[in-house]
Amino acid sequence: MTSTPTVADRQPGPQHLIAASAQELTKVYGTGDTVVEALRGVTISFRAGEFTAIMGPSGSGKSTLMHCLAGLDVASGGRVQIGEVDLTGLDDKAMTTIRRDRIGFVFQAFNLVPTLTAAENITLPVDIAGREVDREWFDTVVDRLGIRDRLEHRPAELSGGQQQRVACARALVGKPSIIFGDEPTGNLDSRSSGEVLGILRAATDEFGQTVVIVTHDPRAASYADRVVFLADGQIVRELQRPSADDVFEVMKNLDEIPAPNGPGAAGAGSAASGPIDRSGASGPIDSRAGSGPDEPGETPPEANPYEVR
Ligand SMILES: Nc1ncnc2c1ncn2[C@@H]1O[C@H](COP(=O)(O)OP(=O)(O)OP(=O)(O)O)[C@@H](O)[C@H]1O
Repeated sequence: MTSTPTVADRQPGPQHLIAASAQELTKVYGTGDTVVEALRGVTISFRAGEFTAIMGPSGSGKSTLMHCLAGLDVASGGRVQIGEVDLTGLDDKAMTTIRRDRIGFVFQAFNLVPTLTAAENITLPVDIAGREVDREWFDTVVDRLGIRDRLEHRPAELSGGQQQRVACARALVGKPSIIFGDEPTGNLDSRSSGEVLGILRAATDEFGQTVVIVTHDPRAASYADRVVFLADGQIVRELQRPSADDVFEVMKNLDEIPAPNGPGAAGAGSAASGPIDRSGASGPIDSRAGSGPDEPGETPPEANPYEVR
């Protein structure tokens, strides 16, 4: 890990501003006998400059929530806002513009463009938007992620971990106000996981971006300011600045926590405190710790979330 960058014109965002929110979000798949209620009234806010990890058992609705928040899927009910913009009712073009200008994606499903070099992939969203690449920030990101010597390579010439780091750089370089990551460290070894999580942490602490990731890994979650637990399509628990052990304990017992509208419900916001490693530099990160990643959820409806169709 290289030393912490200092860029004078980027300061952490005001914590009281809300970067994204969902109100009473519902998502129903299928009809009749095959109906699945993937989200059952999820209300959540993400403060500007905050790093949130979403955890929960397989099938609890994590990917569905993330796709709805990121404008990749349309909710059945409720509202999603990115900044001050209500996504409800936006047409495809407006939705894609919001995604391109405001959101960074680190999703397994959004592979790199095979015919472009790593550098070209990284700047693609900014290029599509017709904006200038901030070269200083570009250099900071690629150095921090350790991919400078791979910039002229095409994806097929990169390892899986290097490809994932390029995808992470692509999400960061346009300086979107919010970055969504679905298992952003899922394919990475310990060292690469630490690099990706360290730069996501820096994106919030030093550059005021907002980060929301889905992860199965308690150690990855321990980089977050808060961890939100989903079970059966509802938020059942929240931890503030937890240690990996705090997260692991909740995960272990998650099936026993009643949903909020059930009897004896555990309210969201119950906090456990613990040390948090915010450096991204100390100690190896085992990206497969805890329950390992399961099958990815539904592939989002389009291959390039940045491109206006
Ligand atoms: N396109 C779809 N059609 C029908 N059901 C779906 C669809 N996508 C997701 N589901 C269902 O919605 C529920 C939530 O799925 P989701 O992928 O959001 O869970 P998850 O918590 O991300 O799971 P995992 O950790 O396994 O990726 C599951 O029961 C899943 O089977």
